[in-house]
Amino acid sequence: MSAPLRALDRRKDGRPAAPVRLLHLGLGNFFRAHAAWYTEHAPDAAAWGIAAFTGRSPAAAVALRAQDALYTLLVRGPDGARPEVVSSVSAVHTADDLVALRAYFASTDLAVVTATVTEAGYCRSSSGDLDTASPAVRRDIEALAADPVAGPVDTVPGRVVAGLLARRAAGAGALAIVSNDNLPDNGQVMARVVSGLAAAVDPTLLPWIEDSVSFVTTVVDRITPRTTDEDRAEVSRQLDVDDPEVVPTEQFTEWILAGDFPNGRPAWEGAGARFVRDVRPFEQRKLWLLNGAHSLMAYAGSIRGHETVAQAIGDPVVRGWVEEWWSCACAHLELPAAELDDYCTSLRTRFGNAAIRHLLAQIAADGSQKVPVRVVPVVRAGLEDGRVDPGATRPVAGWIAHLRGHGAPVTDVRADEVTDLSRGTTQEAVARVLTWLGVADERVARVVALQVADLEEFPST
Ligand SMILES: NC(=O)c1ccc[n+]([C@@H]2O[C@H](COP(=O)([O-])OP(=O)(O)OC[C@H]3O[C@@H](n4cnc5c(N)ncnc54)[C@H](O)[C@@H]3O)[C@@H](O)[C@H]2O)c1
Ligand SMILES: O=P(O)(O)OC[C@@H](O)[C@@H](O)[C@H](O)[C@H](O)CO
Repeated sequence: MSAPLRALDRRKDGRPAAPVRLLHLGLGNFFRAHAAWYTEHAPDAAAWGIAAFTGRSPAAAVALRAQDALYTLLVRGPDGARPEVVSSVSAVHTADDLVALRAYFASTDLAVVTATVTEAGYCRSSSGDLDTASPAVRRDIEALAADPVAGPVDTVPGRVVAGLLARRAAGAGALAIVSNDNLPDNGQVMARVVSGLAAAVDPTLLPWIEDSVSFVTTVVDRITPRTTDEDRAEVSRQLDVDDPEVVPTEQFTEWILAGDFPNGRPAWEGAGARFVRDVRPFEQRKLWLLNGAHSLMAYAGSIRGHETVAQAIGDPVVRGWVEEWWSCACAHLELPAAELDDYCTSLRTRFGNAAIRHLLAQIAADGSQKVPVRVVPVVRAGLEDGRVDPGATRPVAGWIAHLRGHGAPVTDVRADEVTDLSRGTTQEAVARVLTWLGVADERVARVVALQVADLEEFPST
């Protein structure tokens, strides 16, 4: 039988856990494959410990605490799987540990707050502002207005505002907040919802936020699926330790950041992160080419009976749809054609990596938050040029067919609203969804209706 992970030398070089200067919200797989990995590999890692909080379920914090916050990253490339024990997380907490959250925020040591809480975690309405109609948001506003020091909060914007209130009260100074979620202008998304909640709780916090908080925008990339038993077995075989918290990931990784860090940051560039003035060209490239193609495969590929990305891209029909999508999207990207070609070449290899078992059903989740930012801008850009490109509209058709019960099951933070839109005849469903997406256009509707009908003819599995 394998030994528990904590029995393996506590820290690689025997050093104690680093002092906490970073706080992370959303202790999921992606954080552990990405921001925690960059921190582990920063040349000044010994000075930068992370305190990480779960987003909702306490499970990850409970399991990681039992192994001293250590976990194995299993890098799965075409040449095999390479395990690495990561030790940059110094402390783990469940989401409800608000005493600890406020104490970290109140400390002058804290320099950076990062977040990977999914697109839905930002609690936005369709306008992009804080969704003040959401009962959870309302509860947080009322709780913090009644008791800014100890009021119980549940949402991400609520937790950040609770932390900032504690920081202002302690006079702990400026810090940076870094969103690492797959959203365009993710720094501004975070700034809008945090400011929206702060304004509703205590408007005097707004000028303090303006002076003291830097919202950093990022592009993040590393395909990181859910953990399987095979990942755990591989680590046990190679390291002879039992780590239920293994995180599988690919070799490729990218982190591009724009913004200030008023209280310092780890030297992440030493691990390969890039600091730029404007992330936009990289952001569109990544969200449209990678995530857009992912969503297309998640909907249209699962309708064709595929379970994983590698299976879907191996199907010549799906592969053809992905190629069409790329050629439509590339036509509207600002980067040089050779750079885009290289990017698509690398995506063909990354998607085809069968060692990564990336479930289409995982990618399909929360389409209401994803389709508007990964797909619709390409459809709109085509329309602005007077064109309707079937290659660009197919992911929308796939999403509509998915909402109508085909392919991967619907799991969506707005499931009731969007499945309601998709009821009735194909034409009715298409018209309603396109209006909801802000691309109501008769020519688009005709093309999408044909594509939905085509997809729905595929026998369900
Ligand atoms: N997995 C990837 O390949 C990948 C790559 C790039 C970016 N990302 C970004 O990271 C996010 C998380 O991905 P993951 O693979 O870590 O997923 P995960 O399911 O492993 O973890 C998600 C984390 O977010 C928390 N969370 C979920 N919904 C929340 C909510 N409504 N409020 C607060 N917290 C919430 C969960 O509790 C969990 O801690 C993605 O949604 C995406 O924006 C992921
Ligand atoms: O993580 P999500 O749910 O935003 O999207 C699913 C995938 O498209 C995404 O995780 C990609 O694998 C990732 O963005 C690659 O860097």
